[in-house]
Amino acid sequence: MLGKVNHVAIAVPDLSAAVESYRSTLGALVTEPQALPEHGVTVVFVALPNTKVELLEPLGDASPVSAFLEKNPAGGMHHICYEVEDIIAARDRLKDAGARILGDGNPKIGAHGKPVLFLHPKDFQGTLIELEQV
Ligand SMILES: C[C@H](C(=O)O)C(=O)SCCNC(=O)CCNC(=O)[C@H](O)C(C)(C)COP(=O)(O)OP(=O)(O)OC[C@H]1O[C@@H](n2cnc3c(N)ncnc32)[C@H](O)[C@@H]1OP(=O)(O)O
Ligand SMILES: [Co+2]
Repeated sequence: MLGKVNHVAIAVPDLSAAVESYRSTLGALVTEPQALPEHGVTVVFVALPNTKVELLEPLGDASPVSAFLEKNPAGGMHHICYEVEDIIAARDRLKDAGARILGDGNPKIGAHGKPVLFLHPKDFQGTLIELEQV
């Protein structure tokens, strides 16, 4: 069911500082900030030869990242995104297996303009999983 790692996400308290660190200190190519109000985050992507790293900071009052940053004030690894070919088939299989699909259970459009879903970290080794249909 799982395809490639699409991205690994790091929640950060200050996106500009994180971008500067990745650009200047790590010498990476970083995209321009993209506000995603429907997800409650502003994101950039660090382009790597084999995958991407998503840096995200909270946007708005009800951001899903706010509680995480309260517990991890310096930032930290937030989720891993795996590619799937058919997100509805993947969701239904996971639901049947008893995994919790976050939100209303329906895919939203993610940062790449494609459908995404999130799975509860307590169901998967303490790691928040995002699925993206490619
Ligand atoms: C769009 C873009 C894209 O790529 O396209 C994105 O990625 S958007 C990325 C942002 N969007 C999302 O994250 C959406 C999905 N996330 C969520 O629905 C929520 O953040 C959530 C349900 C994972 C956690 O919600 P919450 O923080 O209110 O809940 P709690 O604080 O009660 O957390 C419940 C338990 O899960 C743990 N927990 C919370 N967040 C994480 C995480 N990221 N990784 C691992 N564990 C986590 C908490 O420590 C706690 O454990 P304990 O009880 O042991 O202390
Ligand atoms: Co993501």
